[in-house]
Amino acid sequence: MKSEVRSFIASARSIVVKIGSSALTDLREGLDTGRLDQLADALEARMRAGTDVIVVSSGAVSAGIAPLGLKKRPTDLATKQAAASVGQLALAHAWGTSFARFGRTVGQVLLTADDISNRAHHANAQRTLDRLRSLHAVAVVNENDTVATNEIRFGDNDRLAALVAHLAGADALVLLSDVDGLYDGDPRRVLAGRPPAKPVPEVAGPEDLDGVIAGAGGALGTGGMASKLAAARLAADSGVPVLLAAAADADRALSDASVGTAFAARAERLSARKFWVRHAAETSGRLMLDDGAVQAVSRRRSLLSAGIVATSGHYFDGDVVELVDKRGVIHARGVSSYGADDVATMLGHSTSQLPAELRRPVVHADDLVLVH
Ligand SMILES: Nc1ncnc2c1ncn2[C@@H]1O[C@H](COP(=O)(O)OP(=O)(O)O)[C@@H](O)[C@H]1O
Ligand SMILES: N[C@@H](CCC(=O)OP(=O)(O)O)C(=O)O
Repeated sequence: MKSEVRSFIASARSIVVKIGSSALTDLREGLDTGRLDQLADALEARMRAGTDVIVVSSGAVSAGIAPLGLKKRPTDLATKQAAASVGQLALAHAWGTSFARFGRTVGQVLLTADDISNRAHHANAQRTLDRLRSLHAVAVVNENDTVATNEIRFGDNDRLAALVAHLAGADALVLLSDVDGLYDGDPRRVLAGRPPAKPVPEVAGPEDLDGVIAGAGGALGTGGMASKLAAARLAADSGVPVLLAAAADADRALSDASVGTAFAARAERLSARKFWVRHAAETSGRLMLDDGAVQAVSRRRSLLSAGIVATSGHYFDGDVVELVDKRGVIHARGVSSYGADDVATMLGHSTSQLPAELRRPVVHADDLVLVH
């Protein structure tokens, strides 16, 4: 019998599907358009069944390797960016050509980490994805590799896909790779004296990951299984179930979700705003709380100025700050209702001692998420 999580993913109204470089490209041949067509077939079938689909497609860097006459995936930033600029063009063109077989239009959406962490950019990206969907076009998302430097990268497209799933309010995330699911060790590396790696069909919680060794990826992938696991947990811990499967099994993964590893959602879904506060926003300041305020915040109460003993950093109203105890341990993140200059004048004051314009909670309970 199919598990609840697989049934949920199979019938989800909106999904994000991430496809890894290793599934789309070959070191010598470049882009594998046959595989890409097979994926577009499965994606189109799911869309025709009534599901909204956003594609996160890796492969720009690896699709640029062969045309530039390089022998292996570059490691230095400049060559990676040059390869991505060549490869992204080929990648977008290939997706466009493939979906054109069904009369389906493709929109390319290239994002930087700042587009997710900055509230205004975040809203712009959200609006574009939304409108593409309402126009029945399929968004093909990738990191904007030519401008992303090491310091400001998402890190890998598995994480980008988990963030996009939340940004777009998707019900489920599907990660398609060259491996047919999670194993308790890298199935490609058979170690002497150790039994072959065993598949892990379902992950209900962290206990199912005990003893699992998530290793590096292949010659074309970036983050390997470790980044897939981190992204799956990021999504599942904030309410979005995940299916990790082989791109070669895309038709089954996208029709009945009967293949690969399914990760159950472990919590109520965080609102898009709380998800942003918790995972996406950059913090620009810190508020140090007394013990009573730490307790109140832990019980998800609004933070009042009376419980704040110090403020640091330069932040404005609407920016995200960390809430720390006197030892500097972070307990929560939240949106500050005031800028740093105002908060500095409010420290330790009870609401009744403050002028009327400073009497709102410094962080409202609705804008506060606990950090475990
Ligand atoms: N525990 C594991 N289970 C499954 N695959 C693993 C594991 N540890 C490492 N891997 C490797 O991770 C690879 C997938 O990662 P990667 O090459 O980055 O893919 P992609 O390009 O799809 O992002 C697989 O080919 C596999 O060899
Ligand atoms: N943005 C990069 C992909 C980075 C990445 O995470 O790749 P992968 O591990 O194959 O999903 C590219 O298009 O080459």
